[in-house]
Amino acid sequence: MSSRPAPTASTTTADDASDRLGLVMRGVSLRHGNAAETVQALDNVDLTVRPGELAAVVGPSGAGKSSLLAVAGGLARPDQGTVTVAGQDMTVPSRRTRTELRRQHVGFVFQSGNLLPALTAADQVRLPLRLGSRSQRSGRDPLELLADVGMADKSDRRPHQLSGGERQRVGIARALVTEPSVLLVDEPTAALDRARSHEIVRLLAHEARQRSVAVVMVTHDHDVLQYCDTVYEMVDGKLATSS
Ligand SMILES: Nc1ncnc2c1ncn2[C@@H]1O[C@H](COP(=O)(O)OP(=O)(O)OP(=O)(O)O)[C@@H](O)[C@H]1O
Repeated sequence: MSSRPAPTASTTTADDASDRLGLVMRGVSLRHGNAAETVQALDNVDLTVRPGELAAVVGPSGAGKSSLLAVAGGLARPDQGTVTVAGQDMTVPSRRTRTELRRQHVGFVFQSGNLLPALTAADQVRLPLRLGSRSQRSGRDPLELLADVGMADKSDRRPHQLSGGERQRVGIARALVTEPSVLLVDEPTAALDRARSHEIVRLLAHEARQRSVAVVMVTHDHDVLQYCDTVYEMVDGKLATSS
């Protein structure tokens, strides 16, 4: 773990300029369901993840971890609280505005890479630039990024020609190509063996620091927490720093 003083879920109060470039959540609550049955998925969550920091979120099934990522990325609007990414308000009512903010500032990495079967690794990484607005088309060079994640010699392969760890590397490169401020990572090692899991989380920590990206990683894999700057535990929608 780094020696940098880590923020805590409960004690971080003042936001400095550097915080605002990452992810800041304050007093965030989210309920799912209807009048008959509601679930408090997030309960007054405070979280600051600074540029260059890899924060892990662990916790039992149903604790609210996916809900946290959904709200952080503007996929869901909280009932209460504020969420900013790179200083931008991710809770605005307009879904279209949130989508645009997400495309500009947020990258997602999923369990098994979530690659499109027909595309080569290089085309997977190019895709977000092609889909994005004009301002995003000048993101990182996809082939350079693939080289950074150790996939230079496999850029013309399709997902079925790659191992699980290699698919995950392509997924990470794809998420970084638009130069996001925040990377939201959901169980990146779920489909990997121990050695590959360590490689992938080390890569995430490296990319976070190298590119000054604030990374939030949900994981059940306690074995990889050693690479994280901060570890939070989520229980019943509440977030606390892990001891
Ligand atoms: N769309 C929904 N409608 C109703 N309840 C929901 C909905 N989505 C999630 N929930 C509930 O909200 C709570 C938090 O769910 P969430 O998916 O965020 O948990 P999690 O920690 O990611 O779980 P897991 O580790 O199993 O993926 C759970 O009780 C879940 O059943």
